[in-house]
Amino acid sequence: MPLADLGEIRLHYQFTGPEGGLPVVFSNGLGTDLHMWDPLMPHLPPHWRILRYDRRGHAQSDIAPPPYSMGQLVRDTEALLDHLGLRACVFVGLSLGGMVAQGLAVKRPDLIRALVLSNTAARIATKDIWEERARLARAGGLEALADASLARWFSPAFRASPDVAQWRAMFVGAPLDGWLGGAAAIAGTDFYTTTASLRLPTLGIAGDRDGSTPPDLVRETVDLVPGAEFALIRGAGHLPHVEQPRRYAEILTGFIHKHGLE
Ligand SMILES: O=C(O)CC1=CCC(=O)O1
Repeated sequence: MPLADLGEIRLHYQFTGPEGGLPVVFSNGLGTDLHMWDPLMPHLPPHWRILRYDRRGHAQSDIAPPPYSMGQLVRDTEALLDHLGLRACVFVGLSLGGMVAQGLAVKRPDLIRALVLSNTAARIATKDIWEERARLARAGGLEALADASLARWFSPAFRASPDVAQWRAMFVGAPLDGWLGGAAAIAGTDFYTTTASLRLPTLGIAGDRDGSTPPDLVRETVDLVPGAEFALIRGAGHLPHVEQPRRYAEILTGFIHKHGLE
């Protein structure tokens, strides 16, 4: 179990693919761990050097007490990439991971060569909404948020399938402190101004059944970056790489090839 000791925090990470391959970093959303990306992995080129990691408060990373700030989550990721000696990565961030991606790309352009903003935005929901969700979670645990969260995460068809059970288990099994910490970071973040200063190849991905970051919201953020591209996955919710991994991989590899990144 590789753990990076970054001084302030230890983060769990996992590499797949050969050293020297195109570095591609995947950063996941709230209430998930790095296994969130499992369904996508078989569809990605085997020669990419893929890094996945658990944010503070999740899975085998240190469970730091909440609240977290977005600055802290960006610093954690920055420290992890520095620790592992990664530079000029393609950074794929989904939801909260996409917010970290925006913050890191502004702060450390040397670390990120191209950005994939998946099911994310410069600002997600409102402070009041996150405070109400946090109140429910403190009172009833993550179980109290599970039904509503899964309704935002997945299309009705996927929710009716037996596959949804493992995602519910991941969500309710996440440490409450990690969820509260991440939610506080999202609630305090508005990246509209800083993201508009980005100048790098950028792709936005959205799902037309996404109840957390609907396509128009994703597009509004992605359009802040001149020349950015946008792809809509139909029939998928907030985690389109789970519902349609092949399509998601096609979009991602198409973007990487189009920009001559490998
Ligand atoms: O709406 C949700 O619960 C999903 C979500 C929003 C930000 C994030 O990372 O996940």
